Amino acid sequence: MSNSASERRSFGARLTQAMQDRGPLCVGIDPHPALLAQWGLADDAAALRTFSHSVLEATADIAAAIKPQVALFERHGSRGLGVLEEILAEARELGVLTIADAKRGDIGSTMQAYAEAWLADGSPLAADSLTVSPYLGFESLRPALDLAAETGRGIFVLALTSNPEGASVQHVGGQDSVARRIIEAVAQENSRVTAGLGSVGLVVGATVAAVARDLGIDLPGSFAPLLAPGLGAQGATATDMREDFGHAWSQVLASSSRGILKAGPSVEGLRAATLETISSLQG
Ligand SMILES: O=c1ccn([C@@H]2O[C@H](COP(=O)(O)O)[C@@H](O)[C@H]2O)c(=O)[nH]1
Repeated sequence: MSNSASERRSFGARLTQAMQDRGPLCVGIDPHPALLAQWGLADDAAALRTFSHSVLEATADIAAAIKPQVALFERHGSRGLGVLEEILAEARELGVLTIADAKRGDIGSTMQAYAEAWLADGSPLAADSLTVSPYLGFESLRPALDLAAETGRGIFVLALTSNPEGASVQHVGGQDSVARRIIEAVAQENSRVTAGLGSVGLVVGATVAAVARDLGIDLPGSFAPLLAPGLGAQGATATDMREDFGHAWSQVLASSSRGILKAGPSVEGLRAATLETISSLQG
């Protein structure tokens, strides 16, 4: 059901509720060519529609959020983006939160345009939240942070990404690392939050959460929802994640794409894989 910015609760409040009601799982919609083939589908925009509708049908009432990987829609050009618009609208109707994984970041004037594309009411690509890259400087994200706050939407800022190459930038500085500065900047954005989760989150890969401790980073101090991709196909398990995130566990929204999507094309198979993953995270 759609509602206007003035009626909408903050993204942090809506995510807190969804995680309480449904458990801490975000299901990624990543229509990789290999998965499309495994599902018996062509590598075209019509197949993206079938793929994404099946994922929504299987998960929209049980996952806390869904996360379309924008690149895998973009590779089909305007038709792929058209399917993404449909999927975001359908998710909104079905009442599941959306995270557009676009990792946008640019100088402020261009960031304003990205913000309007993904975070403005009435935009065809409007999602509940957007992933952004702070590596042009945290303040370059200001247009997105401001528009998200105005429209009751959320932002997930890349801090410690799940890929091994991320360390060459994010870990630089040791105890005063680049990642630590990003996490402190996000904590500042959430400084008015006293309970539940803030609307400005962090991306902390499920495969690298233990590194935060080594870098002396205080994740619980940020009040940030922690979007943690890497569960499943990248090797992280629910048990690893609980241990590695430690006191920050209640803030973690684990994300799995291929680990669940490989259970398709049947909606029943996808649903069973999703329920099993949620239960492993709650166990
Ligand atoms: O640090 C990051 C940030 C984003 N991702 C994205 O999450 C999914 C992971 O897919 P799996 O199939 O579950 O491995 C994918 O869209 C990535 O681009 C990430 O993996 N790590």
